Amino acid sequence: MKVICALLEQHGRVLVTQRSENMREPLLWEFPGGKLEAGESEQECLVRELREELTLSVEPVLRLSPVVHHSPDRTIELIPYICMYHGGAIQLIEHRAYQWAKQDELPNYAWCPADLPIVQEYLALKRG
Ligand SMILES: Nc1nc2c([nH]c(=O)n2[C@@H]2O[C@H](COP(=O)(O)OP(=O)(O)OP(=O)(O)O)[C@@H](O)[C@H]2O)c(=O)[nH]1
Repeated sequence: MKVICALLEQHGRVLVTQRSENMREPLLWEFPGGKLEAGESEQECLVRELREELTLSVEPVLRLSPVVHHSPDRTIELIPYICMYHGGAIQLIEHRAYQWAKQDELPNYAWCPADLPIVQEYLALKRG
């Protein structure tokens, strides 16, 4: 299963979202996004998911390294894109909370395990 997620940048910060109590991996933090559906591109998936989940308009600009993560019941391939903000105000349709995080704060979140390598790659890229 492929899951596409957005590292949405604005004013030097990155959007992070907290999963709800009733979701899988409750209360952990993630980058917003979701499952790739048949017939859509990775970029189309991201644009759709951010509109559906947060009512935001975004543009994917840079694909980072995919992460393959195994858990007992499934394997996901998590594919991150750095995205630019294009409009809209955040409404939490599915998530419990969101924050615009500074880069230095990113290591402090309780992340979904699959996201940890993405946080590391992003920080390395930005500090590079
Ligand atoms: N959107 C997103 N999903 C992630 C991230 N990291 C990670 O492990 N995931 C997992 O990838 C899946 C994303 O699919 P989704 O968000 O559309 O699915 P969902 O909550 O309905 O979950 P489910 O149908 O698998 O129970 C979730 O099960 C979630 O646990 C991430 O950074 N962003």
